[in-house]
Amino acid sequence: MAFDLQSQRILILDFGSQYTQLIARRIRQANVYCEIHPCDWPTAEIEAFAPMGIVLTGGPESVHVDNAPRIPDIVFQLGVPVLGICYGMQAMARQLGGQVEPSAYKEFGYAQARARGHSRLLRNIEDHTTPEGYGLLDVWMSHGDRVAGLPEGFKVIASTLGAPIAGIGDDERRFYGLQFHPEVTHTTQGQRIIERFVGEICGCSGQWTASNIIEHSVTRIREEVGTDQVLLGLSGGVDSSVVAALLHQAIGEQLTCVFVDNGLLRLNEGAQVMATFARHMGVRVIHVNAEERFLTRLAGVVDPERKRKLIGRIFIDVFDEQAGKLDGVKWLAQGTIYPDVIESAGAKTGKARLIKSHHNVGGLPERMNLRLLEPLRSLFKDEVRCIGLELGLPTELVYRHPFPGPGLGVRILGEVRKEYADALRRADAIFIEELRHYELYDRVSQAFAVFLPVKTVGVTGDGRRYEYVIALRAVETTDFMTAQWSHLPYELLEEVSRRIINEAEGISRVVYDISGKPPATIEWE
Ligand SMILES: Nc1ncnc2c1ncn2[C@@H]1O[C@H](COP(=O)(O)OP(=O)(O)OP(=O)(O)O)[C@@H](O)[C@H]1O
Ligand SMILES: O=c1[nH]c(=O)c2[nH+]cn([C@@H]3O[C@H](COP(=O)(O)O)[C@@H](O)[C@H]3O)c2[nH]1
Ligand SMILES: NC(=O)CC[C@H](N)C(=O)O
Ligand SMILES: [Mg+2]
Repeated sequence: MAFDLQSQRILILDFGSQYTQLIARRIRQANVYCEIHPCDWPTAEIEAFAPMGIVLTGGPESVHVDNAPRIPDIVFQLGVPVLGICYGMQAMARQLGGQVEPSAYKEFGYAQARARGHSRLLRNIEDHTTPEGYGLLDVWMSHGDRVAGLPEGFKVIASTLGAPIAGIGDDERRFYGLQFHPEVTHTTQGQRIIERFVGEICGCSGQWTASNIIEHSVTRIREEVGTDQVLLGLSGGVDSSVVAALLHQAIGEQLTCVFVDNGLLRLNEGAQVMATFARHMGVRVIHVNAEERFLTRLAGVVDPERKRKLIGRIFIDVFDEQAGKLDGVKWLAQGTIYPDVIESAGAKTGKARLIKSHHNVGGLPERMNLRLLEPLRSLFKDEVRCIGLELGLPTELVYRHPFPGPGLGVRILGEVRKEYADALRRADAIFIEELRHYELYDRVSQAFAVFLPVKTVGVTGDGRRYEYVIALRAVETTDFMTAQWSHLPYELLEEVSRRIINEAEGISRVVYDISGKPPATIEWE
C-alpha cells in the first residue's frame, strides 16, 4: 500500500477570482497537493478535509456590500496557517476586527511593493533593494478596496503607493494577507512566496511529484480494478494517451483501448496512435475504421451544434458496439482532468451562457453499464504532461496542441465531405510541419487550418482555377478562455500559403485569421 500522497494538502476557498486555478497550479508546482472548493463549503467538510493550510482567493465583490461572501469561522479555528489574497485579505481583515475602505487610488496592473522584511512570509524575498535597504517586490494588483486598519495581532508586511497596507501578517497565528496577486506571473517572486507559505509555514514537504503520483495511482488502480477488464477510448490526444500509459503500467493485459477513426482526424493520426501504443508500448489497441459511417451520417448537416451533437452520438454507438464484443469489461476509463471537474461544477450553477457544446464521450457509462475509472481527475494539464513524460510517452505526443473531440468536423465549415477533409488534412499537415521547421510550434498554444467551402478564382500555369479557401489559425493563450492571434513571421505564412496552394488538392487561396478571443472563438465552429 502506497502512503497517502494527499495527506499533506492545502485547501483553496474560492471567492470567485479569475485566478483561482492559477493559485492551485502554483501550489502543485511547489509539489504540494491542493483542492479548490467554494467559499461557502460547509464547516463539517472543511474539518473533514483537514488541510495543513488554507488559501482564500480574490473575488469580484466588495466586503461592504450586503451579503458579501464571508470566510467560514472554522477557517480561523483550525489552528492552521491562512493566506488571504486580495478579497481574501480584505475579508480576513474585516472579520478579524480591522477596517476596509474603498480606495481613492484603484490599482490595476503592475505596482512596486515595499516589503518590510520582517515577516516569515516575505523574509529575504525581493526583486530590488532601496538605497535605505528595504526590499522591493514587483507585483500585480487588481483592486478597488483596501485595508485601512489592522486587525489585532497583525503588522504591515508590504506597502504600495495605492495601498499603504498591501500585506498583513500575524506570525503567531500564521495568518497572512496580500493585496497583490502572488499567483500571476507578473508578480515575479510569486512562486517563491507561495512556496514559502505551503512549505515553511504550513509544513508541507513536497511529496506531490510525478514519480510519486504514478506510484500512488498505480497502487490505487490495482486495488480498485482487481482482476476486471478495462476499456479506454484512445484519441491520440494528451489525456487519453496518458491514461493508456498509466493503465498499461498498472494492469497490463487487462486494458483494451479502442481507437476510432471517424474520418475527421489529422494526417496519419491513426498510424501514429498504432505505432506509439500498439507497437512501441505493447498496449492492446483495437483500430475501428468508422470513417464511412461518420461521413454518411454527417452528409447534408451544416449547423455546427447539430454536427457536434451528432458526432458525439455516433461515437457512443461505436463504443457501445465495441464494448459488446469484448468479454468481462466492467470499467470504462476516461481522461477527465481537474479543470473539467472544476468547470463542470461551475457549469452546474447555470450562470454561463452556452457558446458551443464541447463534445465529450462523457455520456457513455450510463448506457453501457460500465463503472468509470478516471485516474487523472485531480490533475492539471501540466501535471498530466509531466506524468506522460515520466511514463515514457514521446515528447511530441505529450506537448501536442489540443485537438477538439469533433476533430475536423468543426474545422470544415458547414457540410462535411470526404474531399474537403482530405484537402484540409493535407493543408493542416503543411502548416504544422512549417511551424516546426521555424521552431514556432511550441511557442504558439494552438495552430491549425480551417476549410472554407467558398470558391475563389485563381490563376496557375496560365490557367484559371476556381477552388476553395484555407484559413490558417494560430493563437497564444494560457487557459484557452481568452486568446490572442499569433504574430507569425510573414516568411513563414508565405511559405505555408505557397505550399498549400501547390500541394493540397482543390485549394486556390490561403488567408490568415487575425481575430482574438473574445470576440471570436479559437475554433471556427
Ligand atoms: N477518435 C477517438 N477514438 C477513441 N476515443 C476517443 C476518440 N476521440 C475521443 N475519444 C475519447 O473521448 C474522450 C474525450 O475526447 P476529447 O477529445 O473531447 O477530450 P480531450 O480532453 O481532448 O482528451 P484527449 O486529450 O484524450 O483527446 C477522450 O479522452 C477519449 O477517451
Ligand atoms: O475536447 C474538445 N471538444 C470540443 O468539442 C471542442 N471544441 C473546441 N475545443 C477546444 O477548446 C479550446 C477553446 O475553443 P473555442 O475557443 O473554439 O471554444 C480550443 O483548444 C479548442 O480546440 C474543444 N475541445
Ligand atoms: N481582485 C480582488 O480580489 C478584488 C477585491 C475587491 N473586489 C476589490 O476591488 O478590492
Ligand atoms: Mg482530444
